[in-house]
Amino acid sequence: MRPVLEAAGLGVRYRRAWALRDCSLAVPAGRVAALVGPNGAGKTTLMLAAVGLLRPSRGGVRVRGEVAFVAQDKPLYESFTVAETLAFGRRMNTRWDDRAALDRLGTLGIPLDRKVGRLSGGQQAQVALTLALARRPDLLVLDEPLANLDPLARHDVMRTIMAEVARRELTVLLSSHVVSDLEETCDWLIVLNGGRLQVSGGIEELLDGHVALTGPVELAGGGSPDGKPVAGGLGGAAVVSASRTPRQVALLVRGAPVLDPRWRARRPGLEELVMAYLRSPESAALPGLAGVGA
Ligand SMILES: Nc1ncnc2c1ncn2[C@@H]1O[C@H](COP(=O)(O)OP(=O)(O)OP(=O)(O)O)[C@@H](O)[C@H]1O
Repeated sequence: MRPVLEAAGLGVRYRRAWALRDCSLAVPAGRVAALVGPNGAGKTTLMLAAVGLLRPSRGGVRVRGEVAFVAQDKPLYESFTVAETLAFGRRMNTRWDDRAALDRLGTLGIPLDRKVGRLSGGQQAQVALTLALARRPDLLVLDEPLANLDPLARHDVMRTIMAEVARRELTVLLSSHVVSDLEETCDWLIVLNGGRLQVSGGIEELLDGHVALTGPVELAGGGSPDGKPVAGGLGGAAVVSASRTPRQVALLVRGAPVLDPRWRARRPGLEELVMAYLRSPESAALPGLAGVGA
């Protein structure tokens, strides 16, 4: 499927420091992509470059179609009522879908005559999201849409996104620190770490392509110079991360290892996969982009 978002060799530098380096990725149409990484990883920088608010220092990024962006601080006019906020959006946008916006706010029980500043954090997040969706974008970019929301509000925001994705073809890129919030909704994963792209791919394919192993410590061998064990019987599969106790070793490996029967193998969870890559900044899994990463 044609990518809606595509970056090639993208690099962004603020004064002397690189916030993003050599980032090449493609998100296919209709995907809901989770952008994860620790503080300062470059997530906001990638989003700002994608929506055209930051000029790349190197390479490029392109979006096919219309893009709507909700920034981290949900910029809404607090002294406007919800109705006035909608009217403003209607005047500013030619593709505006007023009916869908009113339906959504009605379903959520958000009063149109209430000043935005008097709404709860969750309701304000929903208004910001509703305004972005009313513009009928092809790509919706959300910078930490779930930050500061309670679990119920987080669930409601994700449900709103899913309902829109089910209604029409929409590609979503959303950043979050809480991987467990993304598991049900997202089907594409992008991991950034220290300004570098570590992972970009379909979540199911990524989980199918990795194995979590535990086994007796003697299977791990002596250890390589970078601290990872040189694991026995793995048939060339790459060790993404490793941890050991005096008796046991636990590995996350990429590829299909030929196993020594003493290993216990299982499919990893999403959070486990993300954590393994974040712990090993030198590892990369970028399927479909030949020549990039490991
Ligand atoms: N306007 C700026 N001027 C200088 N440096 C900046 C600027 N904005 C961001 N940076 C730096 O660029 C790097 C990436 O920042 P960015 O905000 O993209 O990370 P992030 O992954 O979104 O982080 P967080 O999860 O904390 O929001 C950080 O080291 C940050 O300090």
